[in-house]
Order: sequence, then C-alpha cells, then structure tokens
Amino acid sequence: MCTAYSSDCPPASSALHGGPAAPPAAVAAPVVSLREVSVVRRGRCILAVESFEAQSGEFVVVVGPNGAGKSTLLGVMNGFVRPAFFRPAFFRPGSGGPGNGRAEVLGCDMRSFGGWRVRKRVALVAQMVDVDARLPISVLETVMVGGYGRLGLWRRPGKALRELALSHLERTGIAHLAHRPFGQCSGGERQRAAIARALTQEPDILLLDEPTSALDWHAQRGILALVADIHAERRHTARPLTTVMVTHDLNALYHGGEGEARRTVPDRVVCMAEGRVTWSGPVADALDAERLTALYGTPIDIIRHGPRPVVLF
Ligand SMILES: Nc1ncnc2c1ncn2[C@@H]1O[C@H](COP(=O)(O)OP(=O)(O)OP(=O)(O)O)[C@@H](O)[C@H]1O
Repeated sequence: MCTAYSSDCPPASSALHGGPAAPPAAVAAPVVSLREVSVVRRGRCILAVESFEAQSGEFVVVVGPNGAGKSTLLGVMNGFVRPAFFRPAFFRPGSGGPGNGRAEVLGCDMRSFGGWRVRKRVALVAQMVDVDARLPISVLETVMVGGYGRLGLWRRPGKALRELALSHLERTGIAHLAHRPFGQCSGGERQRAAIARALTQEPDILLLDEPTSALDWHAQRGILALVADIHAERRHTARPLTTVMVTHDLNALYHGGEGEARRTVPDRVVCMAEGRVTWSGPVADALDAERLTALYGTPIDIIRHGPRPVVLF
C-alpha cells in the first residue's frame, strides 16, 4: 500500500521517457520512515531499529562498527531486505502484528510490494567488488543498466538511455572511459561508474555503502566531493535528492573535497551498533571522542586542524 505521494507510487519525472510531474519538494512526509523494524537471519536478529527517518533532501551518514547492521538498513530502504516488525515491550523479533511497526519508503509500504516499486527510485552504490577484467561489458553498458528499471518489460534500451548514460559519465568525470571494458577500470573509476549508473536510475534516494573503501587518498577525496556536489546540485530543486551514505571513514563526515568550498558536511549522523540505532544528531556532536570510543569499543581521539575536527584512532 502506498500512502504519501499517490495511490500507486508513481515514478517521478524521468529524462528517459518523460513522466508525471515530480511531487513538490514541500511534501512534509519523510521519504524514509522506519519504526520498530527488525530483520532476522538464521534465527538471529541482525536489525532492530526502533525509529529511523530521512527527510527529503537530507544527507545522512550512517556509521558504526563491523556487523552493526548498516548494510542491512540500506537493504531495507531499497527493498532488497524485507522487514519484519517487533514490539519493544516484549522484543520478539519477527513477531509482526499490528503494533506501531511500519516501514515506508517514498510513501510505499515495504511490507507489501513497495520494495519492488521503490527499487526504481532508490539507487544503491554497493561496496566495491572484484570484477573479472575479461568481462565483455563496457563502462557505458554498465551505466546504462541503471535505466533498465524504468524502461519496463517491452521497451529496449535506445538512444535516449544511451545519451542519459553518457551525460552521467560526463558528470562523474569518466566520459573518456565509456568504451573501456568495465573490469579493466581502476577502483576509483569503477566507483565513478557505479555512481553514474545510480544517477542514470534518476533516483529520489541515493544509498552509498562504503563508496570509498579500498580507494587511495586522492580517489577517496574525489568520490566524496562528487557525492557532495551531486547532493548539493539537487538541494534546491523541485526534486531534492536524499542521500544516505554508510562509511567507516569518520573524517569523511567533515571533509570531502579540496578547500573549504568543497567540504562535505552531512546534515545528520546516525550511529549504529548491534543492529540498533544508538544515536542520531549533527556532525559536530557526532565527532565526540567519548561517543566514538563507546561506539567502536576502542580509544578514539579528536584533534583540531584549523576549523576542522580530525578523528584519530
Ligand atoms: N543473509 C544473512 N544471513 C546471516 N547473517 C547475516 C546475513 N546478512 C547479514 N548477516 C549478519 O548480520 C550482521 C549485520 O550485517 P551488515 O552487513 O548489515 O553489517 P554492517 O554494519 O554493514 O557491517 P560492515 O561494516 O562489516 O559492512 C552481521 O553480523 C552479518 O554477519
């Protein structure tokens, strides 16, 4: 069942084949609203979130130790992981029932077929995986895959999708790699291609799961600046982008680019541990030595470099 934007979760307007006008930015409902959501795997509760919300146009960063449930949370948001619900009073994961539990993304109830519907509008840049260099698929073809969900069952990818993909290759700075086999690209180039593919999906929500892991310093800075710029470009449009990024790089919270003008300052940081959201608040408060030491279970210090806090461990 869909509740916020319309009765059938219509796609927002698409450069690919046009479409109904996007919902106005003034829609008050959060684009992600999770309450008493749980995920159980092999009899173990790996996610038990009492409350998580993301507003339209918000930039949220999710941090926490390995196994905290961050990727699972992203999976619930893009419909790949089907949520169950728990009642906090009894804490019976997966017990379902009316309770107060709900999982809505872009106004779609993720319990029904919402996951299938929103997947077209929620793009995920997953953790980097190794790809065989002999894989016969070019960077351009990889990026075009992002538009397939919007094409529907009977339409074949055509010129419009190709041009859209090329424009996003340009935007992410790798237009010159369009015809190179994807598997022959460097880690940083592959992450740019993954972001271009996500943009070709024309998403309302962009999810990024450790987009800078395994990249060198220069590539990390480039990816973070790109993500920040893409988010900022849509901030004051009729269709602001909601960005949710998982990262282990706490210094990425504050600085994503070169120079003050390009720094990344997300709107909010969400801390997770043992499947739960343990804290949520502004970046300045998140970068607190005591809080981070407790979260990661290892001593963490914060020093200042000019106006910028730097996390040391
Ligand atoms: N399909 C599954 N079956 C069993 N356990 C799972 C499954 N998927 C995830 N888990 C477990 O759930 C926990 C949370 O996993 P998740 O990948 O969400 O954590 P994470 O915070 O993203 O971790 P990391 O920072 O290491 O990527 C982990 O202990 C993981 O082993």
